[in-house]
Amino acid sequence: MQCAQVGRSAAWRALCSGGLLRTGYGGALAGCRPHGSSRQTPEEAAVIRIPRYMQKRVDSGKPSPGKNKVNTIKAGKLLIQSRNPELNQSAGYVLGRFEQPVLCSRGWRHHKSFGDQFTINNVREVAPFVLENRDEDVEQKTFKHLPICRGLVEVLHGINITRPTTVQLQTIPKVMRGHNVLCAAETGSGKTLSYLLPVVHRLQARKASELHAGDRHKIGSVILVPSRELAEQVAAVSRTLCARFGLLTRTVGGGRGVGHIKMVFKRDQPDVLVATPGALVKALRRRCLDLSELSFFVVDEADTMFDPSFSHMLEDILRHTNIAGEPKETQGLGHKAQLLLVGATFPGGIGDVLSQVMDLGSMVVIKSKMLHFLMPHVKQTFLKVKGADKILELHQALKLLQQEKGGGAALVFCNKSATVNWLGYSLEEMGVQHMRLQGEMPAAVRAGIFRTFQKGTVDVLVCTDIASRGLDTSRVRLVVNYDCPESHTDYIHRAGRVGRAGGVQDGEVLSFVCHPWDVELVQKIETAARRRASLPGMETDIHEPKPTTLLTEQ
Ligand SMILES: Nc1ncnc2c1ncn2[C@@H]1O[C@H](COP(=O)(O)OP(=O)(O)OP(=O)(O)O)[C@@H](O)[C@H]1O
Repeated sequence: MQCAQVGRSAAWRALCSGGLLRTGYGGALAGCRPHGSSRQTPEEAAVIRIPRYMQKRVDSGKPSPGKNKVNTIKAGKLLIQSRNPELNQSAGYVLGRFEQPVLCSRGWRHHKSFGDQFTINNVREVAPFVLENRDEDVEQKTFKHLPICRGLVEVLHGINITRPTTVQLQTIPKVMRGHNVLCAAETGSGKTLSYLLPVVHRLQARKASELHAGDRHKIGSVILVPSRELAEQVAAVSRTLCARFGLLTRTVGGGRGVGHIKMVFKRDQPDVLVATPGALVKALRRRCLDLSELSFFVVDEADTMFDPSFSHMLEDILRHTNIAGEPKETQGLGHKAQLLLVGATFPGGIGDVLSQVMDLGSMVVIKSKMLHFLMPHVKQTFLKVKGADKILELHQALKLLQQEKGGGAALVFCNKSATVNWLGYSLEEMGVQHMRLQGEMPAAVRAGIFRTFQKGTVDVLVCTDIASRGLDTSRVRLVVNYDCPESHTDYIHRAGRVGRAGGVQDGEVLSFVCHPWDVELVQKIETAARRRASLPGMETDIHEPKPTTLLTEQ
């Protein structure tokens, strides 16, 4: 350490010219004045201790290593919080277009990084799809302002739903006008009601006219979903809405055999049928149901349905339905069905797949602003951890949730059914009460597990991605990615189990990053967070409605 007695302004200039102040050292050095120096005039001498290596650097005129580093820290709340404070980023800092962010996860492929972590903090208290409702133009909007019958508004009030979310405000009027609609909006934004309200409204009106005409009853609406759990959930919402109008909702799911499918259609045909693709194809092949009077064909979680594992079934089903090309074809005798495609993720390339089976040009596309963005109202932590330590970290996180954060439910996601089983046994040994849900369970065992979890019988559900799609987990407070998700789409859906409309508000996501191949995904998520951009590779090729379409409607 060199000890120099210099004029303060000279030292200040020297340090500035060495670039030291910009690296953050400046504050520390400037504060290093002798006790009582506050009474000195600026030109009075002050003792400043300068480390030898710094003095050399100043003398040689070399720039400090951090000279070009961008200072991403401003006053106010932090967006990215790291163990290394230099890598923090303030919520108020916006990265330039060509600025490369320095990532906390940059060295995470190295074994020495185990134990490191960073957090993407929640910078908003409330979800954007709820907050935007307070915007001036929609300030006064309630369900009464939407073109649905009073009976439905009263049912909604009965279940404490009074103000529509943004996606409901945008979607319901378009569906009511008879358009084929593609609705792409973030998880938990209330998409189910966006399509169910117009469906039930139209079916109750149709039922009233049929009663007078004495028509034979046929299926009015088919809702296609990828899993039995989601079918049960959508059917439960539909039953709540339909009960008042005497409309019938039924579900048909796979894994229960043809006998069960025949039983479903033996008596009356339901007004609303919620089905999984496999079961619906079986029912159509055995001529159990008649879709000739169909008013709505809804495909929920549409991107999964156009996945190769489902797409051939979907094409088969679409051959049995008569989809309208324009709104006027949905009215009157011999009407055709409206097509509604709904989902929270529409990754790149989906447009091509969709256009092979339908005329995308005839669809009105409703795309939310935050589609494929990280949720700004949910805190998301990434922890680099050794495989052997994951179980201890999980135990710790669950304990923290129950003992210090006031309790709540947790979803623990694994990539494989075998991991769900293994983790289940380990948690059992640790005395953690939980339930398991994975796709390899027999249908009879699987039935009802999710409903039991939703009711609050148990607080921890260990599951695979079958619980990540569409399931409403309003009481979940913590999502743990025990295994890092394999894609951005999976991350969006898993994380989307918290921060939902009408759900607990301080939801959190904790992801364990273990393998080197997990790191790329984490780095892309961190980059998207720092840039406040949508996740890469998710640039959807579906488009918002053309202005001409909107003008003709208004
Ligand atoms: N207008 C509203 N006000 C308050 N809560 C609402 C409103 N609309 C829906 N909800 C509630 O929000 C929760 C999430 O709704 P829903 O399951 O429809 O979301 P989603 O957009 O389909 O999510 P995902 O993409 O995960 O399927 C449900 O519990 C629902 O009851």
